[in-house]
Amino acid sequence: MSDDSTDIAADLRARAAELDAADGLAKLRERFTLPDGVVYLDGNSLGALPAGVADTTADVVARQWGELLIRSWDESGWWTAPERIGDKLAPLIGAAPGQVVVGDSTSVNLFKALVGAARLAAPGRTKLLVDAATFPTDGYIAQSAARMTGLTVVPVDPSHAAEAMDADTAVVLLNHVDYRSGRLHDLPALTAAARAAGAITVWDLCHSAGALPVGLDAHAVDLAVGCTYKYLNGGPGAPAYLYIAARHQAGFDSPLPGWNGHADPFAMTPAFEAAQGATRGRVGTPDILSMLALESALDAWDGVSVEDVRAKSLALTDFFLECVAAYVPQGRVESVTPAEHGRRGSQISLRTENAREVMGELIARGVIGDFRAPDVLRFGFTPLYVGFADAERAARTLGHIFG
Ligand SMILES: Cc1ncc(COP(=O)(O)O)c(C=O)c1O
Ligand SMILES: Nc1ccccc1C(=O)C[C@H](N)C(=O)O
Repeated sequence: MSDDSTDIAADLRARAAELDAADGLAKLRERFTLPDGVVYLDGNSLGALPAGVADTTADVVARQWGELLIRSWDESGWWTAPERIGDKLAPLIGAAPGQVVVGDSTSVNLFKALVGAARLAAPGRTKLLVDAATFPTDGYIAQSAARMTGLTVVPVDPSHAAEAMDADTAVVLLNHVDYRSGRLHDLPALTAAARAAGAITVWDLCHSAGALPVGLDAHAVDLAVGCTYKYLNGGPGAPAYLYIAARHQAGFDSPLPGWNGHADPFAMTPAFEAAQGATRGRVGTPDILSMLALESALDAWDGVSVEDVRAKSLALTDFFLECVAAYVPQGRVESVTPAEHGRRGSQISLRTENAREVMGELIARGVIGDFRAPDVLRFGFTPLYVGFADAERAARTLGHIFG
């Protein structure tokens, strides 16, 4: 290294140390179990392990299942877990109690939400608008839901979605944050535009819940889904959730009316009668082991405000971009994540040549992010357990790879 670059590195490391020392959320890292020596920037794919989950899971298996057996459905609160945990995560997405039910995968909840939305929409409307850059599962499920309900999928760039909404639009499916670019879409404005056009909105919150304020109730979103294994740290394959705004619950007609969504499941009647509230979004028997692991994982949020998390997330991503500019030779990477705070989620995506190999090299050097085809290095910043020194080390390591 030249003297100049040594000075730059010393300066950035000192700045990182100052920022970490002043960070009111830094202590939260103790709520997680992370391996030493690793910079983990992939919490937007699989969140880290919260400290209490291993013990809770052991208790659920050994005592609740092993000893209490079938009694646990009542005595250990298994039966009501989907609603209880829905209410526990609801504040993180700006939802009042009674509107969020946990269970199934995001894909399955998308299916329920989209067909449910089509059935709520005013008759005669023909279009299902879908984010053209969406994570693939949303597009696949939307195609199938459209075929089943007689709608036609119209792909739209979310920045122009409002202009595409008209009197033929039945349903609008958008991502709050784009998984590849990290672009944050304007949920308040797009929801308002859909409402003005008389359409029903379905938001995919996978990349925003737990990273930034969502405000589902405040912005009068109709339906939303999301996963819990990214910023909510629920664990691999943790159950997803479905939000059904209170005003739509009576009219929500699930395309998967399983016995768990019945008004009186144990009456075992031949005819389906939907339960009241978000419970009608349930399908079959909940995955209790994963679900109770998620419940324990959400304790990591005790006393934490999403607004503070957002402020730190923006500071982290700003600092990472500054470090990348300082360490990586000009022209080798290009950020595809908007610089503007109002349009940025909690990740930085850098386009580069040979991105797959570059990410492999970063991981080999202890900096874990991920690669998204065709040419994106993705770095997720999870403010509960990532600090400024992590951002500096990640950028410096990237610089060494190109250096
Ligand atoms: C935006 C988005 N939607 C949906 C999913 C996945 O859905 P599922 O939980 O069904 O795998 C992901 C990531 O896996 C995602 O990023
Ligand atoms: N569920 C997974 C299982 C295995 C590997 C990745 C995922 C992801 O969640 C990917 C994520 N949705 C993404 O934005 O790329």
